[in-house]
Amino acid sequence: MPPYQSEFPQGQQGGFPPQEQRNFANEQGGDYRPGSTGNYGQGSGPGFAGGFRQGPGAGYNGDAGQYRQGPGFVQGQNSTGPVEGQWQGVHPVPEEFVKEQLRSVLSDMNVDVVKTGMIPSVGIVKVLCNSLREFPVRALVVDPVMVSTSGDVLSAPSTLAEYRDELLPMADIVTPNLKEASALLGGISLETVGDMCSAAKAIHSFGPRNVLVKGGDLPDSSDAIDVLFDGEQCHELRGSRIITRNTHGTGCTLASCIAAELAKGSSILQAVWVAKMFVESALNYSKDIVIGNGPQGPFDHLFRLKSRAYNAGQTSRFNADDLLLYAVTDSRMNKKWGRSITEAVRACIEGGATIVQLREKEANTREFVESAEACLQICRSHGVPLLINDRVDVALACDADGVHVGQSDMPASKARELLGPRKIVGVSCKTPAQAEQAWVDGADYIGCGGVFPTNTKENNPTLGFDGLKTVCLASKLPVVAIGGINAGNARSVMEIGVRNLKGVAVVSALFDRDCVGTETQRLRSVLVDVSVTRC
Ligand SMILES: Cc1ncc(COP(=O)(O)OP(=O)(O)O)c(N)n1
Ligand SMILES: Cc1ncsc1CCOP(=O)(O)O
Ligand SMILES: [Mg+2]
Repeated sequence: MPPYQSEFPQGQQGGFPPQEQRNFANEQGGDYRPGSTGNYGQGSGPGFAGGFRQGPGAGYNGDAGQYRQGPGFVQGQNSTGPVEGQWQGVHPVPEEFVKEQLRSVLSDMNVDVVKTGMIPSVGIVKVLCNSLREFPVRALVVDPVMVSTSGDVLSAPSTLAEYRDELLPMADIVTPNLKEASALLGGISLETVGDMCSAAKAIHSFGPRNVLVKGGDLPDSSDAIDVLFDGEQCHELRGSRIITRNTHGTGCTLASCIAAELAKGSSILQAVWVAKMFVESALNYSKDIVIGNGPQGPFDHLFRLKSRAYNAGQTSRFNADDLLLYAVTDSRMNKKWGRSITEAVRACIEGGATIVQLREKEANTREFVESAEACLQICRSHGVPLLINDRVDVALACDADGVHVGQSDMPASKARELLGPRKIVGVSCKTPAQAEQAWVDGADYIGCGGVFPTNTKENNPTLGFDGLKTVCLASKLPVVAIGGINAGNARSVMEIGVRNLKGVAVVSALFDRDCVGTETQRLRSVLVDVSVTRC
């Protein structure tokens, strides 16, 4: 017999009568009380992102009521739950079994990100922390589901303490709502954005790398304001407040979406921003849906499949696949071959470049802005992002799609601050430490090289395949390789065997040539061929 079969007799996994609910609450000790988790909904147990997702608690798609399962427990609930402050049933999963579930997944698959929701007992928090120590993942998102809308503390004090002392220090981001933030800080009152900032800083001192305090319950606020503290800066993220009863599960969705974006390679700030926009759009799409008799209904997570309007209006910011064929211009080379910057950019795009960087080391500021504006028109008309090398001021002046900065340029964190969350920031990195810093600074991708010797950039050390691979393995962000790459060696670069190496950035193999279009096509066909074999 499988080890835990006897624990789950048929038909017992949901729909507990009220008496048994109370027993469960008592079993947990302390003042654990089943109830709703309020404005931002709830999720149970850990979920996984990055090639694997488990149970409705783990994804964008959960939470229309009925039964939900995460490794922590099985619960039954519907839209009336929050009125009564009761779930219809909760069935805790034994700690040993949670441990086995975690081992089963973490030992087998390359899990990039784990997201936790409600964790019902100290024991399960311990099991989770031990499992994550044994099988470290790239990022941990902790949604500290512990306080209901009505203010009920759903976690026993001992669970709360375990959360704070064991789980939070392991988290890359923790996402409390106002009441959870208050509970974590001993019940202080949080009423303003300033209070949220102070709370985020105080929770940060427990050890998580980032704290997102969600302001859905902020009194007298016409916007939906969340505050992200990254250890240095408090980012105030403003969105539209959607007036609707269908807010059940927004917190769970937000945290799951953050996890999914992190697994795709986004930085924390980007992931939070995308998740916030996702939740806002989903709420807006679903605001008039009527499902269930209770006061708080579910919302529709699949709105993008159903409504073109939500896709059409979307300015998609950064797609790591755009790094495939990254054309980096060089004014000297273009001058040598008698072509203008706009001719060069048009030719490389027509040849198949997927992103363009203007690297104009000799242009004065006026010339740079003017040529950037002209190139931007060409890029926009082809749907190809245009980045500016080094010069954040030029990027701002012409509203380019972003910048690429190196280790001696403006720090990526400053570039991000100046450009805001919607622009692309790339950073040159030669070491794992630089790659980690780029992620912390809110970059979208890193450029790594020179892979081969190059004459295009003076005094640039060559990393070789080993150096490139080391940086890729350490990087949480997607990587583009650069330095001496051409159609003859691009395949060998792309086949070093790392998932987050997304493409090659090339200067002379495209622009120090007679026909930019032909050279770009040649490189493109190699890369497309490699992508097919890598799939
Ligand atoms: C995609 C990409 N990767 C690396 C670099 C190099 O940037 P940096 O180190 O700042 O050197 P310069 O290009 O400014 O000389 C890049 N430009 N693009
Ligand atoms: C800008 C830069 N950064 C690292 S290597 C390099 C030059 C790449 O040029 P090329 O593709 O001609 O080798
Ligand atoms: Mg630079």
